[in-house]
Amino acid sequence: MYIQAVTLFGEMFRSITEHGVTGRALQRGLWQFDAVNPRQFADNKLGYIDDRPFGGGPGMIMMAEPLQAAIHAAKSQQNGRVIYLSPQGAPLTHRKAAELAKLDGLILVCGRYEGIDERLLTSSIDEEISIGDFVVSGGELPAMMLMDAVLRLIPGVLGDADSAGQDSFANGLLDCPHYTRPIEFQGMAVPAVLRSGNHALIAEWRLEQALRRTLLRRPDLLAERELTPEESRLLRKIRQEERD
Ligand SMILES: CN1CCN(C(=O)c2nonc2N)CC1
Repeated sequence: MYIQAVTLFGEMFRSITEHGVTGRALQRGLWQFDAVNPRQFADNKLGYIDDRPFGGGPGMIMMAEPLQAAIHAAKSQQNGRVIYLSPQGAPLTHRKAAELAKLDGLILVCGRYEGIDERLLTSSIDEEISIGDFVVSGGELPAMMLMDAVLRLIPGVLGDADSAGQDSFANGLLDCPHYTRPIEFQGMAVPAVLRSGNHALIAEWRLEQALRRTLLRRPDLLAERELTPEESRLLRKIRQEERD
């Protein structure tokens, strides 16, 4: 996958291009990254890429022309989907990340200041995506969160091919609890079933714990999900236990 970020702060992306599973995957050629700075496309000597909002109001707005020129430069390198990170976008979900992971490329437009000229959204953006109902200083951190969520779904990026499949939301449920050594920590022991060696029992326990956690913390996810007969049986058991 080829990912380009249209950003004033390309250096920020070193946190995922030079570290962790995403950094190793880049080194292994599983994806490529370039930053495109709209300031190099400013049509003034001082490189202005923002201006005051028409109609007044606080802050500055990023001008359409330098951003459009930067997007065109990115599109000269690939035909990726152009995504603007914005609180006004559709929520980033596992389902959306899985959809994006199938594409050959992404062009992620990272706004700063109070936002970008609306006409750029109309002329050059394919899709707006939000990482949550809150506001951060710019689109770079949301872009990196989207990149990380997408890249971990690309075959080979995660060391253990099963890891992504066990992530929360991968199967529509929250993840089950996890334990490692020591067996006892501050008087709390690892559940005996996890040390039983009985893989069928362990799988059933993990599914029950994921269902219980989802029911208690995110019942909305269960409302959207078709349950298997085993999941229905376990959920009936959990609901009965919660009532007792
Ligand atoms: C102009 N800039 C404002 C701040 N911003 C976000 O808060 C954001 N992006 O994606 N999800 C979000 N929430 C990005 C765009």
